[in-house]
Amino acid sequence: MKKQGCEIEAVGIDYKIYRQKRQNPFKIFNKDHQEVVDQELQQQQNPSSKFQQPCPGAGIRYVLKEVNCKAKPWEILAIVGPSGAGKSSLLENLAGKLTPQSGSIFINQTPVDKALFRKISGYVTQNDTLFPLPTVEETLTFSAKLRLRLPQAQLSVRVKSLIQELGLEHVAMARVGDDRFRGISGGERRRVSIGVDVVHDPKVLILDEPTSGLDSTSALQIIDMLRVMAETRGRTIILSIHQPGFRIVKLFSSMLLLANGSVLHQGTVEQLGADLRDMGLQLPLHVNIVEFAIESIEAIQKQRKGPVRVQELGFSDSAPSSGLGTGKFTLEQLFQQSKVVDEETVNVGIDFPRDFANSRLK
Ligand SMILES: Nc1ncnc2c1ncn2[C@@H]1O[C@H](COP(=O)(O)OP(=O)(O)OP(=O)(O)O)[C@@H](O)[C@H]1O
Repeated sequence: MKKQGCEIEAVGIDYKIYRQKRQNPFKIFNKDHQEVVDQELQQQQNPSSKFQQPCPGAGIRYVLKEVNCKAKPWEILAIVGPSGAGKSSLLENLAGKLTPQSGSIFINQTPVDKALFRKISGYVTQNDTLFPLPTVEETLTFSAKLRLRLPQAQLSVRVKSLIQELGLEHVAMARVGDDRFRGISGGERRRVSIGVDVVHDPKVLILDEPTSGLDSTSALQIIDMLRVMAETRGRTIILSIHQPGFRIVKLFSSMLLLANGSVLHQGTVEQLGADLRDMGLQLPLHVNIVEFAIESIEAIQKQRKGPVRVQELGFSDSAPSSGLGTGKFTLEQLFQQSKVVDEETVNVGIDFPRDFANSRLK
């Protein structure tokens, strides 16, 4: 019988940031500078006056909007989407490093206890933060000493088995290195970073862009290693990835497609392809469906000159409203928009990217 793992479920996660008033960096050269200083002083002395004069650039921005997702044990959930979609923010919310303003996170159907969750989870950041001079074995032993209260003999058994699990036996005695001091390869260094955070054998492993900066073969090896970790130890693995290659996509159990903080799809890659086809989109043969979806979103955003308009993707500079402003923005609506963009382009002659996968301009 399979041992019980951790099912993580996020329901209705909203994460907002508060933008501050943008200051003019050259205001000291402005002849009205004194006037501005006087106004600020007046506002400080009488804070209620702030509400009468709202700052033009200030407001709320929804980084995540009504996000629902589920990650199961023994599986890898990949969070994909264009740059700025909110992938890292979602991982940080799931890991308890950020607190959502609304929504809930459940572990095995029970509201999350952050302190307990920290003990049973590992969080691997995007950038490796390893010391360059210790060897791989020394680095993992150091982490094991910090996280596990075990006698020396058991510690070294744990480190040896971890080195084997990470496929690092051949470099166990090599120095880690960094940009200035040549050590192990980038892919091996990433494995060490993962090892540092799985030394305590967490049930849940959250990784922010574990393949960034790696060549496609090293990236594939890392994801394959994570798949083995999920399948052999019943771990729940949640990772973000910017543009996964075709072979990598096949290793994911399910995928969450994010765009501008809203979920466009959660399910298998095959389901994403089927959904796109159901919408009447003709997918080119042998296309990487995830790349196709991400490139399409990026093309729409580019065409719309920066992030898709706030009303369209459910972002709001104020409190959420109904309709499109509620964050319910489906892939269908998104691709509907792509068709509108095409037609506008033909009519007005704006330079629309011809390499956009669904472009009729080809
Ligand atoms: N604390 C913050 N201050 C200002 N902006 C923020 C903050 N946190 C998130 N954002 C903005 O929210 C959006 C989502 O950020 P996030 O880092 O989660 O995106 P991402 O999908 O991980 O991007 P990338 O793939 O480029 O790492 C971005 O536009 C980012 O600038």
